[in-house]
Amino acid sequence: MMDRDPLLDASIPDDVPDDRALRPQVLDEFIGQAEARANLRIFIESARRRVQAMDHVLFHGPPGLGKTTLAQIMARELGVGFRMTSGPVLAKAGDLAAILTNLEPRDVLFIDEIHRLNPAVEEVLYPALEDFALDLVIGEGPAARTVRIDLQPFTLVGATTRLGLLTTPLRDRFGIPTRLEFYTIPELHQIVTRGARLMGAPATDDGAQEIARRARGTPRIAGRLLRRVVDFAVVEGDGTVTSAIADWALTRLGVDHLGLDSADRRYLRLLAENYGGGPVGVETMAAGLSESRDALEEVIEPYLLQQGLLARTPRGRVLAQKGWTHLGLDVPERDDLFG
Ligand SMILES: Nc1ncnc2c1ncn2[C@@H]1O[C@H](COP(=O)(O)OP(=O)(O)OP(=O)(O)O)[C@@H](O)[C@H]1O
Ligand SMILES: [Mg+2]
Repeated sequence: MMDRDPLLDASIPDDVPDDRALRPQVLDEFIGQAEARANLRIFIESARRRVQAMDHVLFHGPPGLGKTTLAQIMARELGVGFRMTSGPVLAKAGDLAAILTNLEPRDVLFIDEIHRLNPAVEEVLYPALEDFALDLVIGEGPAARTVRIDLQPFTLVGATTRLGLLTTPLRDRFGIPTRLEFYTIPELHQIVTRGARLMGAPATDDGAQEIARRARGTPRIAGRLLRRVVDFAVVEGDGTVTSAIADWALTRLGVDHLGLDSADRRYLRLLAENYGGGPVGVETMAAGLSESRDALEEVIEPYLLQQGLLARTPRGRVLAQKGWTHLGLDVPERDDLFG
């Protein structure tokens, strides 16, 4: 495995009290994702006025952007109960059936990593989503028969980092598919400022900016970097998150000005130094870095692409001009590279 810095790996959840304290509780506190938020507000309000279960929602996008947070907010704003589980946890059809039969009317059921549902469990979900019903098979062999049980109407909120791995029938059953995007630096700035205030270590404008710039468009990483910077500010400074403290702490932790860590730089350098900037197939990159293709495509590449350091072409990955510059290398004179 690549020695990926856990500090910058948004796919590792944080389970610390500070993290729970920073989690926005209502839609108004949730920063960013303006379009998704505006739409959800309307769908929630409509479901409330009609006293009906809101339509099923699918959140997809890179890890750490707020899928779980939004699902919890939805339940709170709808004024209903919240049940949470995940694809890999639901091993047998009966596990899901047990949860479904215990839901109260209009509850939100959150299934994280829904692309990892076992097919037998997924089968149970189809009639549940469409007709709020459970088809149970009673008995075995020729004597087996199906009994349909009615369920309370409920809202499924599915979350996935891998939309492409969802089966089409499952995907089609979500009335509200919602893509979450990387956050802008001004949005992350607001998130850091709010977080610092909640942690009792106020951030200056520049201090928040320094962390926001290095948070890879991801609130989970912003929160994590903030916690580390606050440690340094409390012990080495006067408890204020300034840009000097933030820069010093983050540089010490190996996080550069764009938020890249050693694994990202290794990726860019391999592309530049061994392959002249590409194009290189993703399998070749994976082999060169002793990493799985999935890890590259899910964790490393999305941010490099979003930052314009890397480009994806039909012939493979290409190091963009900004990638060369970031490595401190001259852009080679090749017209086939960017043309
Ligand atoms: N808009 C936001 N404003 C402030 N903090 C946020 C926001 N969105 C997410 N966070 C914080 O970021 C962290 C990650 O959020 P969350 O757990 O909801 O991400 P996720 O998308 O469910 O990630 P994963 O895909 O890994 O499950 C949490 O600590 C949460 O408090
Ligand atoms: Mg989550």
